[in-house]
Amino acid sequence: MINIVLFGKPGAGKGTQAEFLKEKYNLTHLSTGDIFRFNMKNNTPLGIEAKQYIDRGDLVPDSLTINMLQDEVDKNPESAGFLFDGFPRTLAQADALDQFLASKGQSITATIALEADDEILVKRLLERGKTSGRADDQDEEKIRNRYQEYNEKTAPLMDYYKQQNKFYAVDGIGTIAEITARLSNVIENL
Ligand SMILES: Nc1ncnc2c1ncn2[C@@H]1O[C@H](COP(=O)(O)OP(=O)(O)O)[C@@H](O)[C@H]1O
Repeated sequence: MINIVLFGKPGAGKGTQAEFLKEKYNLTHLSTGDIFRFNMKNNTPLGIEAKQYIDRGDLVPDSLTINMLQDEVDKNPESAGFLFDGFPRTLAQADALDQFLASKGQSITATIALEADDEILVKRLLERGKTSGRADDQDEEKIRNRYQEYNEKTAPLMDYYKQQNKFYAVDGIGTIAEITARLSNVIENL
């Protein structure tokens, strides 16, 4: 069983790469962003609660996010492994994930970061905002706020996983296929 965390700033291409990797390695893809958006679209209590944070470009509170993620893992007991995309995003989430997996006799195998420059990513998100319909992609101020959230709360996770010898990084600039190949190279050498 392998459990991979796909790590990277907003717009780094985690969702795009996850689509390829989940097929290639038979992993269950769990994207917290996608799950929140599904709940917002369907006006569930979770979606309504999360929307106020997401629309501002703030992180959703840990308790809500952690419970949601654990429910999704529990819904897939037969899974051969998970690809976590957009989770964990805070140290509290990383700790909760480690404890939760340990309670099932499992652990994170590796965290792989997609690296890219902020200015390239902001441009990508504004482009995506033209077609995605995502309110958080259409306003440069909200996008900048997401980067601030990333720098303050998510970037420290790199050290968290480095200390566990589980951190790998690949260059996130290139064609989709090139980047999939870089990620596959890491996974196959684990
Ligand atoms: N693990 C998480 N913890 C808190 N908030 C989250 C988490 N994952 C997603 N979100 C919320 O959903 C939004 C969109 O997530 P995602 O689609 O992964 O975004 P991005 O394109 O910014 O990487 C985030 O800006 C945040 O508000």
